[in-house]
Amino acid sequence: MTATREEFEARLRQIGADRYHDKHPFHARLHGGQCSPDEVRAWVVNRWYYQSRIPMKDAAFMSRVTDPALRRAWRSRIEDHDGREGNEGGIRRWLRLAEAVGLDPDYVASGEGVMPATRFAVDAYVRFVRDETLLEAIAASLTELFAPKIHAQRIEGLLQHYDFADDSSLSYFRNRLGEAPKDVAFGLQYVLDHADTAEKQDAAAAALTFKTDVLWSQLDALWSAYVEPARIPPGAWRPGQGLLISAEAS
Ligand SMILES: O=C(O)c1cc(C(=O)O)c2c(n1)C(=O)C(=O)c1cc(C(=O)O)[nH]c1-2
Repeated sequence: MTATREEFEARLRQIGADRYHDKHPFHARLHGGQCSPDEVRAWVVNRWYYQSRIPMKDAAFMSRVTDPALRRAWRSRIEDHDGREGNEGGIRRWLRLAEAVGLDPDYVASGEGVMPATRFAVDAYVRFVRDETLLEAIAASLTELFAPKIHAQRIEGLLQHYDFADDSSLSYFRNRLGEAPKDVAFGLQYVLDHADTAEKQDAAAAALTFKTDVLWSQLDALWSAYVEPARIPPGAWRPGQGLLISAEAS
């Protein structure tokens, strides 16, 4: 049976309450100040891959949209990450964080040290958005409903516990606090308007669940590779690699 709009929205929000990666133990460790400098670096190196692929998945999405109004509503997402006149963009801001934790931004941007599991998870999201229905692609982006809370927790936790944290190094997260709500308000409206049968509601809920898996599995991989007992996969970043000269000397 088709759920009402309110019931369906509650179902989507429950998926976040049950499965969003704010509950992952790696985030508790990061925000609580228990991560070693190398664990933070491993997170920055790997999460880079997610950041770098987000505008590519949004471009993949837009390439399928025939409605100019929908493309216009979507295109600011790409600019939020890639930048525009007067806005350096999220990718640059992420590399500022990389530098603040002692990593060479060129090394991070090369993607060389990214773990295979990170790549598999993120590439699966890009492929999903390219291949599934527009409704499912938009529903998958709705994890951003839950992101402002974790970004606020992260700003607070990192500022409290780590010397590298300041307004400049954390500007990525502070900017997302302003950017994500407008994106997700549009996305939620779209999904509530278009999931007008039980089948479409199930498909949208499954897409959001899939996306929570994409996020969770990246942190599982990070924990198993870098938190003691560390098990770093072949080819992935190792402590000591890709450092700024100044960090090597210290
Ligand atoms: O730090 C986080 O926990 C987090 C989560 C998510 C998310 O829920 O997918 C995004 C972001 N950050 C983010 O910064 C971002 O730009 C973003 C875009 C998207 C998306 O699916 O289009 N998710 C997220």
